[in-house]
Amino acid sequence: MLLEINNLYFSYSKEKPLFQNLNLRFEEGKIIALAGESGCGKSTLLNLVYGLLDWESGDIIFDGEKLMGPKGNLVPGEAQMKFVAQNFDLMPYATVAENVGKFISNINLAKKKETVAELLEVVGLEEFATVLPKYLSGGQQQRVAIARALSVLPKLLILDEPFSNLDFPRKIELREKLFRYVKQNNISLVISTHELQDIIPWLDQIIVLENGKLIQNDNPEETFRNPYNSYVAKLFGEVNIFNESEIEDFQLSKFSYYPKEVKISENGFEAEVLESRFAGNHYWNKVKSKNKELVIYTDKKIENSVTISFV
Ligand SMILES: Nc1ncnc2c1ncn2[C@@H]1O[C@H](COP(=O)(O)OP(=O)(O)OP(=O)(O)O)[C@@H](O)[C@H]1O
Repeated sequence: MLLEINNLYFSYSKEKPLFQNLNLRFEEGKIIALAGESGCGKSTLLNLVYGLLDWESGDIIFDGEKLMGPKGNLVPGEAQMKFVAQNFDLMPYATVAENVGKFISNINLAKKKETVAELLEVVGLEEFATVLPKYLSGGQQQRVAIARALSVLPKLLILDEPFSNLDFPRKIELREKLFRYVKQNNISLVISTHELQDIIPWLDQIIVLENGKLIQNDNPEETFRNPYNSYVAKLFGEVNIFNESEIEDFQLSKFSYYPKEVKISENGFEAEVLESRFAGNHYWNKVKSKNKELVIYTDKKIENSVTISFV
């Protein structure tokens, strides 16, 4: 086991503890998402693991060794781990390439140059090698910090919301290159996020926190198909949530249906079409059936009334 968190107790204030008896396991070589809405404790947990915050009780065991937190380290942070937080801590008077090469030994300069070039390619910043960080956008600076963290091939890489400052095409590009790189180099990766949709294909495990509590810890397919509650279901994007009487009305087998899981069919429930809008890959529709408004996606525009069923 790469990382074990046992009975962890942590609070910022006495009245309201954030983590009480938190238990978690991270296997080696996996890509793990730490998910949950803003304020649920993701950044705090990452800071605790990396050794930037002291906890009250419990153990954090990394690669078989009990961690001591800030009091155990002269230099902040654990060796063998790298953490890219939401502030990137770049050297302002050094170029992008120098920043990326900061932790790489100068003994073999040709090899260093090659590694820096490879890492700049992974994060899509080849053209910015000679630029100073102040001329980069927030998202670009964050990618420099990610490349620098990768350069030491840490056992565990921790990324706090790495895609939050990126536009969609950049996110898609970085996602694929980064995840491929960490898998190829057997780096374990923990990445915090408040939405899972765009990274699901690459994840081995999803850990969901709600108000500091661990509420689900499964593989992506299980989490998607059987979310523990509506909070988990919503992390995957737009979703229709049903209360108990609605579940009975529609004779449903679960409480949440994604828009793609509600289909237009020959037999089923009558539904009035309230809106039908072009949304790129599909039409986004709002329909009403048995007094319940539902969002469904269809290939074609729909109007008037339709018959729907749940799959
Ligand atoms: N330095 C601090 N002092 C007191 N309370 C804090 C501090 N940092 C965070 N908190 C509180 O702890 C809780 C967890 O915050 P945290 O930043 O870990 O959440 P998060 O899930 O990472 O959120 P986000 O996605 O917005 O970064 C929140 O209620 C927050 O207000």
